[in-house]
Amino acid sequence: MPVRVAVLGAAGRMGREICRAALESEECELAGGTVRPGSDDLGADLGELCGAGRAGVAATEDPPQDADVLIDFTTPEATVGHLAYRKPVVIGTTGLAEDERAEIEAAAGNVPVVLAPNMSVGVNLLVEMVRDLAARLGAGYDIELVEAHHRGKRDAPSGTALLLARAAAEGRNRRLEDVAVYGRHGVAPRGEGEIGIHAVRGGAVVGEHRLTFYSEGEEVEVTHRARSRRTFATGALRAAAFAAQAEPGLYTMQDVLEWSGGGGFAGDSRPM
Ligand SMILES: NC(=O)C1=CN([C@@H]2O[C@H](COP(=O)(O)OP(=O)(O)OC[C@H]3O[C@@H](n4cnc5c(N)ncnc54)[C@H](OP(=O)(O)O)[C@@H]3O)[C@@H](O)[C@H]2O)C=CC1
Ligand SMILES: O=C(O)C1=N[C@H](C(=O)O)C[C@H](O)C1
Repeated sequence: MPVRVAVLGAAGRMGREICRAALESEECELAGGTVRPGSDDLGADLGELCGAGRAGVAATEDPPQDADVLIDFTTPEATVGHLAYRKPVVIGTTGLAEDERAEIEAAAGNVPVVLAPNMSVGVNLLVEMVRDLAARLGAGYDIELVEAHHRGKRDAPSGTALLLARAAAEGRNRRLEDVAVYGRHGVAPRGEGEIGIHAVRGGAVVGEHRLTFYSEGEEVEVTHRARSRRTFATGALRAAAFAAQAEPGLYTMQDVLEWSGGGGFAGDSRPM
């Protein structure tokens, strides 16, 4: 039986991509999708909204009762409000404040919650690599991370930048909060052990992250470029299939990817 998903924020950039992916999926079925209360898109056909042709499923204010899993790519405020639905949920929303994350963690006591700032296979493999590289290269290498996104992105730095930078800090047994420096301006010499994090915004960039380890003699660089939002949408559907069978708890994409096939992933083009 396909997992019945409802997409919260169905009219957004990611919402539309996830609706399209769900309509093409064999493992998931598009049960519904929500738009902001009062939105002009209320009642619109979700298939037409995402450019896939008529689907016979309307955009609503609340998800349908019979949805198995909610997929939420909205805003931090909306995401926290959606916890009241008390349904298994996949959360891709970034820019969460500490108290908002705490509310999500509390909700995960009652339902399965997959929370991941980046649902692509590649980034989630890079997290492990970055932690390992930071540990093995050691403190003699300066770490700088540059991310770039489209002009419409609301939060900076990106959730993925923070995820990768945290992994680098963990590799050195440091807390990101103690070593992160966000941009530099004026007199700003590099402090020992700093992790520099820089955000670029422009045009239609889907998402790029470049983390470099600099020593005096060499540079080691890892880069991820998302070429299409489909890579995140496919990951979100895979996470929904995971959440549909999981016990209550807070999960990451690492949990999802292990469950759905482990390390040798067939890639994000694998049909769902
Ligand atoms: N984890 C991952 O892999 C990825 C995460 N993201 C994150 O996902 C989030 C969304 O990104 P993106 O799609 O580009 O942003 P958009 O602004 O395009 O989409 C967000 C949508 O949420 C809608 N919305 C806001 N409040 C509500 C509500 N209460 N109920 C229903 N819908 C609501 C907005 O409606 P309106 O426009 O009317 O306000 C908008 O359509 C961001 O936090 C982004 O960083 C993005 C890509 C990948
Ligand atoms: O807003 C986006 O577009 C993206 N947001 C996520 C983030 O903040 O890391 C993931 C991806 O980079 C695209």
